[in-house]
Amino acid sequence: MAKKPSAPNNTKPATIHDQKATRGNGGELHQIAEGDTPVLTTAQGGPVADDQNSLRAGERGPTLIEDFHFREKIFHFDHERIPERVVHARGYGVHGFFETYESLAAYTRADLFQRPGERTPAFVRFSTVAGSKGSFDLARDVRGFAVKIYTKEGNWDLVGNNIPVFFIQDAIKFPDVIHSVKPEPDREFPQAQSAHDNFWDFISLTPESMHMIMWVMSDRAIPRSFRFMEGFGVHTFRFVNAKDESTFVKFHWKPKLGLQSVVWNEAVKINGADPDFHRRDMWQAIQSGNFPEWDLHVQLFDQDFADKFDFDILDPTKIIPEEVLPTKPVGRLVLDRMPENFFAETEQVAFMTQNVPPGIDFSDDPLLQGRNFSYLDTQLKRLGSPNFTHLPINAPKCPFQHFQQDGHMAMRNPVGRVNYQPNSWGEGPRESPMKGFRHFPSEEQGPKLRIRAESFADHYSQARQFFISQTPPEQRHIADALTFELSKVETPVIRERMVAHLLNIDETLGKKVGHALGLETMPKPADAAVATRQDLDPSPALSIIQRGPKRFEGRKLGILATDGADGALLDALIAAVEKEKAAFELIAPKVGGFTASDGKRIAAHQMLDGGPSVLYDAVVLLPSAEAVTDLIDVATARDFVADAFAHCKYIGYAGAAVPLLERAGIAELLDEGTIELTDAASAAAFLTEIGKLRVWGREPSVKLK
Ligand code: HEM
Repeated sequence: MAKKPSAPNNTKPATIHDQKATRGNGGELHQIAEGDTPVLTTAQGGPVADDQNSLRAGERGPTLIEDFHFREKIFHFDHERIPERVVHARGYGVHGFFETYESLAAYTRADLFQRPGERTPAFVRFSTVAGSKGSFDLARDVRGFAVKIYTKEGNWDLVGNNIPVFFIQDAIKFPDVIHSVKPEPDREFPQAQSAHDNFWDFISLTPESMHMIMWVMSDRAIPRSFRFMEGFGVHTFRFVNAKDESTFVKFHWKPKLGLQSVVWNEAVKINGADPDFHRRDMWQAIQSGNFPEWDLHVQLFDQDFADKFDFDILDPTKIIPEEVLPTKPVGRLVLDRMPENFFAETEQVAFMTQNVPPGIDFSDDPLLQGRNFSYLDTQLKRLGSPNFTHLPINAPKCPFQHFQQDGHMAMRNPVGRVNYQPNSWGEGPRESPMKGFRHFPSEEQGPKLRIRAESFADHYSQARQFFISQTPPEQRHIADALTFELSKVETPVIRERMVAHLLNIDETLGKKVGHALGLETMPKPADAAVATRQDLDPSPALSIIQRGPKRFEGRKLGILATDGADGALLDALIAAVEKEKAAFELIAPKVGGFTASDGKRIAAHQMLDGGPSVLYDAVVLLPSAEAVTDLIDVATARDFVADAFAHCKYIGYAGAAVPLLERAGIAELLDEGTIELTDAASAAAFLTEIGKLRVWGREPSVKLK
């Protein structure tokens, strides 16, 4: 029998620990607007009385279609999603500014490069390429480094990557390379991974990708932080000055905190422990006021240099080594503010290579030319209306006037009678041959052809140059990465084909990977359009390890502590970390914290299970002699130590931690990277020492693959 309806929802006061609320008829909680608390409304502004219950016929009856609040709320929720980016779907944006160091008027009339010390607002989005929006941060992948600078003459988007070359030479191959790396279409896996047949099948049939492959298999593809990576505009662009003279330019972002990557075994574990590792790192840096900075460097050259350079400056699979053409710092990028809303800013930001202010122009690089079509095209699909420039994150910050109008979601519309030009009303904006963008009048001629220039045909020489520029640990990592990736390829002939390419790059590398894959016979080197040059000098600038930081600044120390931990030593360590402008986290058996030897109760940042050592750049073991007897039986405590050691990290330890070192199997292996801490002086010395970040000499004995 139907229950008798009770009159409007009767509520009674309820207290849930610290929260005062009211309880409704069915036991549900209501928080009621009182005092200055704003009243909840519908999107139309109508005040809402009850947001916990839909309108129904009778207490237990069906929901009524008359319930406009319910319908509006569900309707809006149903339409919350927009398509994710077709590439670079997972990303993280940050606001900041660009500051010019010196006037570049001799090279470019771009307004932002005219006045030293002038700051221009900027927004940067870092990303991975292959994974979907919800994938993990430490995928082995290229990182996007897209910069939007809101100049006084319109937005300049430098849509770059953390790798200065690309897989392909012509944009017509972009859908193919991306299809090949994305999950295979019949099975929809693997997610955010290049380790599968389709990718290596395509690559092994695309020799122009070999230079990029060396970079993608290097530590560049597993950066420790967005803050510790370089960015590159990749293509050759042009600067054009007020006299309409052109200078070729390549753009490089160099992080002030130096370069740093993780090792593969660590990356795999970070993805499990904290899939948001990179975005959390950026969030924490900005929130704690440690604003990351990059210098913008340029390589400037003219046509004579381009004609004499060994490779085609229009080929995006080539670099100009810094040792051949030094870079010059021209400004800095500082990131200092998180978006207020991820969707509004990071998700809706629309970068386009075609967004260049007067004074910056394109070269004929066929990849860049294709990109200039693709970005505008994709934004319409992704953002749903040609009015995406009306979104605050995409709108210029300089005055702008045009006659574009209407369309879905038009927020800004022409005022007055005139919406065309020329007009005789004397209203509205007019063109300016002097101030307006003038395309550099390069002379182009030749028959219409579908052809790749012969000057693009050397696919191996710079791949070799990259490889021989790496330190031994970095070369090992490249060989291990190739072996790992190709071991996931199920079709043996694809593995062999790749080894045939590697033999052209470096015979030792090819053989090492071939043996590690268990090839019974080594293939012949691949047929090369142009033989690999053996005479290119190594470029030390290409090595991360040689360009690492000298200090621990900006890095994070993990301190494993228990009840009875040496309070004085802990205080000294924390003081040393802060002096170094580094960060730390305390990891303890219980997140509630521990009581140090001096009786101080200290909250932990992480419980042991949630704070594995892969999340830190170096670790300290600070158990008490009593607590360590329990700790040695805990698998996560042993992993904490064993992983830190295997990943070549510095380990500081109090004497009481020795049983833990023993149980983790490293007591016999202690080296210059395992340092006993006794007092404030040793804590300070430890912080200096760990500026070296890793003990690479340990790696061959650890034999971590
Ligand atoms: C040097 C080569 C390239 C670099 C450095 C590069 C870089 C990037 C970056 C950083 C993003 C993410 C932008 C963001 O954070 O919103 C992106 C997105 C994208 N790229 Fe590229 N890309 C390259 C080549 C290409 C090519 C050849 C095409 C197509 C012909 C292309 C099409 C796209 C598309 C469609 C998006 C999604 C844009 C969006 O939905 O907002 N890219 N690219």
